[in-house]
Amino acid sequence: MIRFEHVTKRYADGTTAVDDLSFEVAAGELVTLVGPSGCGKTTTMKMVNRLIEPSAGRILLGGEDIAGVDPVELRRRIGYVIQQVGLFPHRTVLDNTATVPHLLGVKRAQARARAAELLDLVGLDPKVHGPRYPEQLSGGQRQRVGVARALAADPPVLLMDEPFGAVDPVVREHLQNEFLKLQSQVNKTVLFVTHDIEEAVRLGDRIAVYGQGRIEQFDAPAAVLGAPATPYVADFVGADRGLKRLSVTPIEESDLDQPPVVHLDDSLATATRRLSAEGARWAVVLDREDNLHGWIPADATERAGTVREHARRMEAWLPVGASLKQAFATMLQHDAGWIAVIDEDGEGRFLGVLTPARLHEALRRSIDADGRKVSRTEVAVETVG
Ligand SMILES: Nc1ncnc2c1ncn2[C@@H]1O[C@H](COP(=O)(O)OP(=O)(O)OP(=O)(O)O)[C@@H](O)[C@H]1O
Repeated sequence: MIRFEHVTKRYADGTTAVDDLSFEVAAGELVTLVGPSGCGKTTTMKMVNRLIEPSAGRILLGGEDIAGVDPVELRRRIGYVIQQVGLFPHRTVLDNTATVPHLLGVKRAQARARAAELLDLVGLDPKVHGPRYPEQLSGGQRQRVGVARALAADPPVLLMDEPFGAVDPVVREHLQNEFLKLQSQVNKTVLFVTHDIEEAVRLGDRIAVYGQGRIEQFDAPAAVLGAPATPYVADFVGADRGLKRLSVTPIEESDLDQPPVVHLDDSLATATRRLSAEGARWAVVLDREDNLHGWIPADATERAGTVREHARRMEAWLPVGASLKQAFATMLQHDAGWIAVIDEDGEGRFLGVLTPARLHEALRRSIDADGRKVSRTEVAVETVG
């Protein structure tokens, strides 16, 4: 979909920002460009929408050399999201989002209807946030509007330059997760610039690790973490690769323990029987639809009444598919020995609990799987060579 062929960019003052770069991004693939400040990531990105022209080499988009495409026409095919979102301050959020389709000739009412859909898609309520002005939003919400606006013309390609760089780490992780969910629905071809290796690892189908103007390794996240191609890459991804792996390993259903379960309308006598049958000190409490309600400690079940009267609300839970890192952070934050895990679709159906021991097993599983994957790649390369 996007193909760089021996692309070099030399600025007028002699700086070589990008040096003989060749790589390809497949349709629907999300590639993160990661590297230290000044290594040429932004230059690479801006050559794709012709904000910067290469000094040598060529760039193809869907097989077509972009040097022959009118830049304005080219940019209609490419959504662009940057850190300083650049929303129009005197237009509402809804009108900001509708701007591009409207400029492209879509009727105003239709453009606004589409904008409302897009706001919803990025997790903003069009009724609540649509009529506001950009200054009435949080930084994270403004970034979402930036993403919605870039998607408004439904371009096949998205360029994202540190889009979540200006928000705090918690909001950032939230935006990353939402963006991944969104991408699984819209399937754009994405080039995503970041200087944060964790972000690159979490989001990328593949990662391009930049050295000075060149790509040192272009590979799947597990391979970059598990088998850095050069000492430079090893240094850049850092010594705490095991920790980073936590952020790329999702919680799976098979990682979960099944504690005793009681329902809100059960009597405490029923709860006591169930707890003592399993020798457990607490049980998970579900409602009629088997959705997570909370938990009940064993000592509470010695009283009279129903579970409903003594159940405690759950403070810490996560959807299946969240990263082990989130699970670990949640355990620490709530000083919890376990956390409940629910359905990914957000309905709240209870699936099981994750304990520190099971978290450790999941991490081991991920490391072992990577070991196998990496050695398979090495074998394949040897056969080809
Ligand atoms: N217009 C310009 N004229 C001269 N040199 C430039 C120009 N724009 C960028 N550079 C230089 O080119 C190199 C690559 O810059 P680029 O902005 O692509 O890096 P980057 O990896 O995106 O960095 P950062 O993470 O800091 O944004 C840097 O050395 C930069 O100083």
